[in-house]
Amino acid sequence: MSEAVTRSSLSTPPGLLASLEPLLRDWLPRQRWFAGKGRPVTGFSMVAATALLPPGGTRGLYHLLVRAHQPLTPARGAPEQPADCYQLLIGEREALPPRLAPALIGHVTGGPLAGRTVYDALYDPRPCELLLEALRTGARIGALRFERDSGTEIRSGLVPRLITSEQSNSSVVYGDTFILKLLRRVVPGVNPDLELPRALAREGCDRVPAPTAWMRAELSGEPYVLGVLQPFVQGAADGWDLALRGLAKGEDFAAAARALGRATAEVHTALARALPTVTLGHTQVRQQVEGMLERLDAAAQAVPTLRPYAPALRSAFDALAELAAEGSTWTAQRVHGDLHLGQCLRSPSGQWWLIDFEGEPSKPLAERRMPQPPVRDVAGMLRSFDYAAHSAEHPAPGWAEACRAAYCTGYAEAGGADPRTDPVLLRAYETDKAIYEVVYEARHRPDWLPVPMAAIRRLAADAPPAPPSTPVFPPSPRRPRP
Ligand SMILES: Nc1ncnc2c1ncn2[C@@H]1O[C@H](COP(=O)(O)OP(=O)(O)O)[C@@H](O)[C@H]1O
Ligand SMILES: O=P(O)(O)O[C@H]1O[C@H](CO)[C@@H](O[C@H]2O[C@H](CO)[C@@H](O)[C@H](O)[C@H]2O)[C@H](O)[C@H]1O
Repeated sequence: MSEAVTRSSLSTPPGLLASLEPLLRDWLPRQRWFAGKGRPVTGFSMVAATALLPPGGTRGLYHLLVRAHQPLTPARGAPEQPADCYQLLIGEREALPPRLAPALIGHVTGGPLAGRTVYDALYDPRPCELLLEALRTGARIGALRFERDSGTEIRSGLVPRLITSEQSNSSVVYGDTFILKLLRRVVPGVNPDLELPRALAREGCDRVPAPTAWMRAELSGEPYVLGVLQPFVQGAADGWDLALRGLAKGEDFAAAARALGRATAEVHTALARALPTVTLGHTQVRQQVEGMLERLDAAAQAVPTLRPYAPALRSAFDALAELAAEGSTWTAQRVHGDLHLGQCLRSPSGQWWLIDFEGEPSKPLAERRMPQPPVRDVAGMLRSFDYAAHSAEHPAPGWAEACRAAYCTGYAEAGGADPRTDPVLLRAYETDKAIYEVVYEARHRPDWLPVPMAAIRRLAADAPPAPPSTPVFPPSPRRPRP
């Protein structure tokens, strides 16, 4: 690999990565945010190393960007992609106090840190304070650039605490005033988690917390977004918890779903104003459908229980292609990309906020930034009501259907196109989402697999009639049909 390794002026000790490697090999795959689950890590290479505290003191602190090398699975297939790059904040001490026990990475046996204990420093208040201070002052440390929106004040001395919920990244809350999301798997390019909230803030959209500061790096001429600081919505509960609480008490959630539909439409309208939109004609829809079919085939390869349903699911995609072939067009725009109840926060005043514009973390950045029909987000939310109903302790007949209908009503009330008026489009995107969820659950939470599989059975059973004798897209030789 010809990647240049960047070292800071506070240089990190030579051999640092080699001394950490045996510990990282065990620790990294156990992290919730590790994206390469199911494949062994065969080695690491350093992309950038920055000492944030002077080495040689009683405590060390290193900001590392490391590539985790893993063999490619056939499902991921060619073309070869670079190994995933992870952002790590590694603390180093003689021993860990009990309160830092959950942060333990391990005890180093050789190399420059021999005899030291290393840990995930995001659990430790001091390193987190240091990050906030760097953002507050717009610091430049080695390859790291801390930048801020000059319009918002960042007070110093806010007390940090790491959020310990299941996340794709890691977030630290500062005194209930700000929340810093440190991206864990980082990729070069414009990151929608910063790009979209900033664009929405410029539009004056108050459904999304506006980024206050951000952390970047320029490596081998390529920009990386490493973290985003934004206002913390105090006292908020996320839509997932609210829905489950409502279900447990037998409470109606339709009014909340309707308000959420309105919030989604407002965000879509602002995004369509802020960033370019495009018309999807036959060729573009064909590309979208090809992507859906490829994802279905990859999913069926990876998750065998999906295979019997593949032909019926495919017909939902073929039906969309047929509509496009007959001349239907759709407008595409930038969207959230991974909208679900957990990405919606309701503040005590009752206002809904949307967060986490990163898109589906497993998709390439370029794909996540492509304009999409806004129904992609709508489909994600509709799936989420179904997830909540399936996760309830007691059956709640009709609950998901009522929420789904109310959400669509709210969406249309606030100026969005009622998704129910375009059932073929909605079915294709809902099917695509359910397939994504099957893969996601198989990889991250196998116990949850029955939830999207129930939707797969429903979608397959409701599938449109058998495809026409001449398929809209002839089967591609690359795509094995299970
Ligand atoms: N602005 C915010 N205010 C309050 N809580 C937030 C805010 N942003 C995120 N959170 C909390 O942090 C959690 C993780 O944030 P999210 O952006 O979804 O991270 P990830 O991409 O790692 O899933 C959310 O589920 C929510 O509980
Ligand atoms: O929030 P993330 O960006 O990490 O999104 C990923 O994880 C989600 C789960 O935490 C996953 O969402 C799926 O499970 C939710 C319930 O936990 C449910 O509400 C969603 O509808 C369902 O898709 C999401 O797909 C994944 O990208």
